[in-house]
Amino acid sequence: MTELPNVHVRAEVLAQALPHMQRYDQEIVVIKYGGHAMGDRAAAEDFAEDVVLLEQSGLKPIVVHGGGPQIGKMLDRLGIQSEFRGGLRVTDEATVEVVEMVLAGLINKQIVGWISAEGGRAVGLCGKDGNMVRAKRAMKTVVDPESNVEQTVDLGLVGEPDHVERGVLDAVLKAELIPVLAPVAYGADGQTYNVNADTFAGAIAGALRAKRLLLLTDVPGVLDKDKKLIPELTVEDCRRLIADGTITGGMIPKIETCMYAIERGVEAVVILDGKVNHAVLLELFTDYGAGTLIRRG
Ligand SMILES: Nc1ncnc2c1ncn2[C@@H]1O[C@H](COP(=O)(O)OP(=O)(O)O)[C@@H](O)[C@H]1O
Ligand SMILES: CC(=O)N[C@@H](CCC(=O)OP(=O)(O)O)C(=O)O
Repeated sequence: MTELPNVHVRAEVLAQALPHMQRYDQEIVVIKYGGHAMGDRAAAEDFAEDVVLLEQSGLKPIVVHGGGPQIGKMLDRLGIQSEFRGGLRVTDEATVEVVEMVLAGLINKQIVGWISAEGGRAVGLCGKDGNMVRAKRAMKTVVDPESNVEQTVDLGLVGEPDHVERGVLDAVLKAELIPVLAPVAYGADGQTYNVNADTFAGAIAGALRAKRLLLLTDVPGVLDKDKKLIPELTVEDCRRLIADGTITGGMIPKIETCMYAIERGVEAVVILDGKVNHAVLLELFTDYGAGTLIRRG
């Protein structure tokens, strides 16, 4: 008897999910799972459970994962030096082999395994599979910290998606499988390219006109100069916050991705803390969505 109120609260929470489930029914939601958001085993199980629950509820989730810290560890073990410029890893031939091995191999199959363990059916792919993502060599403009002068830097084998072929994803979704994508792409020149996972997720979300793009990271969302969470931003606000230096480092490619995806028809992007238990479910199926929501304005 004493458990009854608790049971009713649970039923209330489930009932609250109904309008959210209806809103997202049959819609594509792209979820970018960053390397920093991948916590311990329990957190990974929570994430996989959320993804399976979404698919079971009629949504079409597509997972794009990162793995920057995990690539860094493997490069260290192999004694290969690595540096970032403008939030992107300078990538040579030796580095791209490790990137492909860690992302398309280790991490991709780990996530597929977690989803399988929760009773879902996932297919792990990278941008090369089914000619899904073609990339060209990225050129990045960065400010030289010593001279404070803007310069275009050659990042080596870092790719920028220039074409997304949705055929393979449509086939996987039609078969009611969950695509899990590693951000490795092919070039028209036959080269393998290392693509930032946020950028890759934005290209997929844009090409498929996803209803939502969720970027799971290790901070609560976009923070202002006093480190307080900004709940909502327009594309115009984003430009201003980059220009005035509120948004820096790894948050820059994230915000650029948000603006790119919205320009291509994604309704809204949410940046949220992937380390919060069931962050994805809270965001999509409850009234307690956390993080920063970014819309056109
Ligand atoms: N205004 C800001 N709000 C929140 N985080 C910011 C901001 N500016 C810079 N950052 C940095 O961006 C980081 C997130 O980017 P990144 O480390 O690349 O994440 P991920 O590995 O999840 O892709 C945060 O941990 C924080 O250090
Ligand atoms: C070009 C570039 O920087 N690629 C990234 C790809 C992985 C990634 O983006 O992982 P996170 O989402 O965990 O940061 C890298 O080599 O680290």
